[in-house]
Amino acid sequence: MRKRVTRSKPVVWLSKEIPNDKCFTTTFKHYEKFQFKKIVGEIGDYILISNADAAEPDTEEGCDAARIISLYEDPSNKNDPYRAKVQWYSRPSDLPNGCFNKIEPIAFFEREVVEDHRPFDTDVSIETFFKKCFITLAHTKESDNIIKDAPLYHYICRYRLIASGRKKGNIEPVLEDERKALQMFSTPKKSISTTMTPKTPNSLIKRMSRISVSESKSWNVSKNDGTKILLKRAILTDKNEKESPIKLTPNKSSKHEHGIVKTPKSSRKLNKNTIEELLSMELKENSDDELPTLIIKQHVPTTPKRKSQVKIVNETPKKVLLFEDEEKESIATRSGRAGRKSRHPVNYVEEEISPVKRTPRKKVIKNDSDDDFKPAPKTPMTPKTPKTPKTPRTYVAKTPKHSVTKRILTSELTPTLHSRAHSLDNKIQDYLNENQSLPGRESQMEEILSFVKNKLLDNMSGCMYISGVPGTGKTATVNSALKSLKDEVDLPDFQLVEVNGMRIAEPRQAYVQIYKQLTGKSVVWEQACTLLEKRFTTPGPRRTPTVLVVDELDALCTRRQDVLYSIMEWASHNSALLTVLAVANTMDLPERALAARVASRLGLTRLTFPPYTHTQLQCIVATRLAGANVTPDAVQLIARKVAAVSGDARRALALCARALELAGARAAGLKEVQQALGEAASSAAVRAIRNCSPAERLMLRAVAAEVERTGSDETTLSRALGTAAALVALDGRPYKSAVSIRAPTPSQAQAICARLAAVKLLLMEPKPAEPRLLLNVSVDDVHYATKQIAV
Ligand SMILES: Nc1ncnc2c1ncn2[C@@H]1O[C@H](COP(=O)(O)OP(=O)(O)OP(=O)(O)O)[C@@H](O)[C@H]1O
Repeated sequence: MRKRVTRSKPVVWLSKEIPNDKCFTTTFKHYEKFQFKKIVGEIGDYILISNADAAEPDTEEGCDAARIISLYEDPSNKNDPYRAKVQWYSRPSDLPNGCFNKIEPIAFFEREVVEDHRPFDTDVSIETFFKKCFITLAHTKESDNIIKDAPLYHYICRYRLIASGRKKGNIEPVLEDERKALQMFSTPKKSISTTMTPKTPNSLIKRMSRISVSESKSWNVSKNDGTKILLKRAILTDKNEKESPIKLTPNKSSKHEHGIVKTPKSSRKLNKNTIEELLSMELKENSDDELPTLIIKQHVPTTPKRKSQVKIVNETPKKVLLFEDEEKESIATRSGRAGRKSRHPVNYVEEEISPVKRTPRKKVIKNDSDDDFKPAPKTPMTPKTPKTPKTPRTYVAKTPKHSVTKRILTSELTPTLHSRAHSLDNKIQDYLNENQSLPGRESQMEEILSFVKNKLLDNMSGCMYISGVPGTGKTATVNSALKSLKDEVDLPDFQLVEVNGMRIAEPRQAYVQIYKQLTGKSVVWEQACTLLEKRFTTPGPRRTPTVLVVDELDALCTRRQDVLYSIMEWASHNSALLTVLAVANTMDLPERALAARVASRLGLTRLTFPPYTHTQLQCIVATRLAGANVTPDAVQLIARKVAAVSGDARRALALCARALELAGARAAGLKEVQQALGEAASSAAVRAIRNCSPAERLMLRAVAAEVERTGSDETTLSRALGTAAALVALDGRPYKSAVSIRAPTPSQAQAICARLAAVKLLLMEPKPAEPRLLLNVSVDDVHYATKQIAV
């Protein structure tokens, strides 16, 4: 007889089920205590929870801290029945930058967490628990002694983040008494007299020092007005300042030269005599129901004039503590925040973030609203501008498009207009009007914006396939859309990942790059692929949405379709929170690469960028080169010429820049534009093409059309032949040389290509079965030479 194997339960409940009347639900069984592996925990415990998206989820680094709010079993959830509701705590580096906008910089401790009230999923599987941890809730002014000798997995928490809006939130003290104290001090500005001395907690002590109270005297302070904690804070801060002036004050400040704090005149007397005395004041905590009592045990000497009673004005909602001799002045008119500022000047913070400091103990977050678009420290973004990537085979990234072939011939042909267009990019930059819109791309911009926005707002995933011939503004529009999305306050934060197919040596390096940008970790492609697969196919409660831009997608699809498939497949899982913007030159790439059936299952949203018309090009040149001295008829000529060939804005701008270069100090007019066009048309490549026979030109056009269609420099003889036949059919009449030609036969085509390879216009890899062809000049040069653009 076969033995039935019973799997032992991964989680064991160590307490009785909590009766239903207490937990308000009948479907779930609630408990107080559990055991999972070696972890024995209960409600209220702090726990480290493995983050499925982290590089190493089973390490302290790869976990997020949380407090257990409830524990329950959901029998209907067959895969993961043991659940917990938690309150999340985040590392300061994981907080949105916007939450620091309204407050002074905070010097966070290395082992500090922030109670996070953003709308994360708070329902987690107990099986994702990694270890128990400890979190000490502390006052914001608490010194680091509290965690100096803290054991492993021990954190301090001084702040909490209350979400306001999607991206922003407010940071405030985590302890209620401190929040109340601060509230009390944030009296509306109108009550502040301009001539009044700032009433910081510091000044509060000074004032207190002037009060003479007999030893036996005590008086009550409303428990809710926070005065008690305020005094405690103020005293503690002064004590800290006195004890470690160097640590809390900037060296740069003239006031604090040599690390010595010069006491302001008004408080000199206080510092000399009274800090210790004040410290002996005891704040006596009463029972919860009673009001706290402030007892000043020691007599503090003051002038007789000041000898007065302190009066507690118990007004609601704003409670102020008034002195009899200064009734008009409220000592609580300055918020506690102002007090903090004086003790944590910005310079101090700047010192802390100095890169020289190798192992900073405190992480400092500055309030800089512009940081929103800066890369998160753990996940650096790949810049869009050409930059040497860190992959070992960097040569691909350094060379422009069509690089494989260009490298061979650079000594033999003068630069083509295409390559010049790239080299002129820098020159264009000189004339660029940076803050312009993208004329002619308004609708495409709108579509990209609304696509990404909807995905982010609906917590969904999706892929938009963006195609169009080179220079039609795809990259520029996507970049501009992303920038404006990053600036939108009402959108959830997202992590931007960028991969450019032309800048990676091998398609599978895309996995490595994506993973590196998401986690900051470099792993081999196989591992990156597995980890990404796991990340994007399993839900993660604290997942930040990802927007992945894959530019020059064509280059990823030349040989391996698995990368394209994986990326698009991940984006079909809504729990992945992954929005892909795939940018390519070829319209039907997904169908060709993945088979129509698969492509349609992936449900891509498509967006096409048509070539620019001459009016659009005119507008683009006019706006981008607004400050440049080009006559309107010159701009018009360029626009018309380029629109007739390719509708490529890059080329139009490059021609303009060249005309400006030729004009020198004068305005660039028709003459210079003619000359620039002439140069373009008379490049060595163009001349060489013009010297070809009609049949050779046809084959070149066919190869160029294939290159344009696929985005790859490489094609096969049979594909080129097919395209040549299509071109002949399209032309529908004798070829331009007046010699009627038909599409060549395969053997003729091979001979033609061999001739073209001999003059280095093509490169041919003579494989017996299927010769491979590489275009060794730019597509534009083929257009220019074969379309016989008049100059
Ligand atoms: N509508 C426009 N307004 C202003 N400048 C534009 C516009 N469209 C394109 N450009 C400029 O033309 C150049 C090429 O644009 P971009 O790189 O976006 O084209 P692309 O379609 O992505 O080309 P490729 O397919 O070669 O990557 C850039 O300098 C870009 O700023």
